[in-house]
Amino acid sequence: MPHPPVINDTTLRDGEQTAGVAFTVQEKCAIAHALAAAGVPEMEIGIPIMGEEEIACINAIAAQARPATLMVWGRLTEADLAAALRCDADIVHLSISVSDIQLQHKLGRSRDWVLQEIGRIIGAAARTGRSISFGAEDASRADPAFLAAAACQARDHGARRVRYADTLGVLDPFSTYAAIAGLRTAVGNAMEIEVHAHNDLGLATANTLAALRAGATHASTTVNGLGERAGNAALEEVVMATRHLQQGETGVDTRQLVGISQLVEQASGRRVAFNKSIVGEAVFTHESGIHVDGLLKNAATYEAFDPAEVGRERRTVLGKHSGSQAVRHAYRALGIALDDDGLTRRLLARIRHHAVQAKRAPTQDELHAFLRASQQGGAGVLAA
Ligand SMILES: CC(=O)SCCNC(=O)CCNC(=O)[C@H](O)C(C)(C)COP(=O)(O)OP(=O)(O)OC[C@H]1O[C@@H](n2cnc3c(N)ncnc32)[C@H](O)[C@@H]1OP(=O)(O)O
Ligand SMILES: O=C(O)CCC(=O)C(=O)O
Repeated sequence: MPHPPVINDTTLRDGEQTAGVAFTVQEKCAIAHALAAAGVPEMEIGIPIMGEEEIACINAIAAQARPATLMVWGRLTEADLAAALRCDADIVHLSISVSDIQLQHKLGRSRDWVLQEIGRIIGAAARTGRSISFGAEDASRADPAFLAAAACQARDHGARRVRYADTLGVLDPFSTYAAIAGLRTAVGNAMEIEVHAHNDLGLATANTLAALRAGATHASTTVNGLGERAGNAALEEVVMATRHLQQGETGVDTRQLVGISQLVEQASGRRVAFNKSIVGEAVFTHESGIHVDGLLKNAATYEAFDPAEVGRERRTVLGKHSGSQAVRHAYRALGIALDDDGLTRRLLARIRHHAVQAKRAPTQDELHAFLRASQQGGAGVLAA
């Protein structure tokens, strides 16, 4: 990767567009503050044309979120631009559909009209002296030649950035790479390209990484992958995958990702799945005998990265898939050394039976009870 990617976190804009989610001003300020404190360099914080309350909220967030660079979202209209200019935002982002299907059926407009509007409104926006970003909505379903023409028109009228939106999440990493490489060739090296990937097919993070490899400079993310429908590329995934797969650093303090995830989980009312990568409750918990045996010998045998990188610890639990090493390990933690293979096997059988009946790991008291029941005259047990 030629340069580290710049994260533009849009939890407070696209994240809040998750159906049923609505943050209070206080929640938005707290999220923005936490993101900025963790080193997230950019945030998209609202939609000024929504009205006075939204503008006041954006300005309240702005007071909390610096030194992050702050962006507001608008349609490519004079009214949206005027509303955006009332906000304490560093970047005004103005967006228009570029796919024929949206132009025809949503806007009832032609490609020529889009190019004209880009010239007129991006030009006016740039003359205000603000930094301007051009949003190409539904870029992934657009004719690449028209997308390139629109992006170049925006660049030529003063936009510093084009956001390539895979609005419906219909790309895979191969098509993303090709699309962004083509756009990079079309707009040249000076223009920033932001990838905005949706997760309808579960590929948002993969597509974001592909875009960064192909020449995108910025990546839209949301905490916990919130966002329209199946959501956006998750902040925590893009940050950690950039480090581990692309040898890049985003500048985000990875030990703060879990706290931020919990903050957004609470404010959004959207539970994080137990197996959600990076931040899910169970993603550093191991049960399978072969894995636990390997982990006890060297954690790198079964961990993609050290959980301490995100301020977490590995856990091993006993269950249906445990092996004898895990049983010995669990009893060692209770101060009991098992040196009899037969006893260890009998305990394993009890633990497996328990796991199927109770559908959970045994408690410490239960482990003691299993031991008493499995002992034959105390043989096989030593004080650890
Ligand atoms: C892919 C994305 O995530 S884009 C961002 C989407 N986010 C949101 O919609 C959340 C915030 N939205 C809102 O608060 C409202 O929809 C508003 C304030 C933007 C607009 O509200 P309303 O004026 O009541 O319009 P409404 O939402 O019913 O319809 C959208 C209008 O915007 C037009 N429009 C949609 N996108 C664009 C665009 N990029 N440029 C210009 N006009 C657009 C539509 O054609 C429609 O206009 P019409 O009523 O003349 O047909
Ligand atoms: O800014 C843009 O154009 C992208 C809007 C968006 O959220 C999307 O297309 O998914």
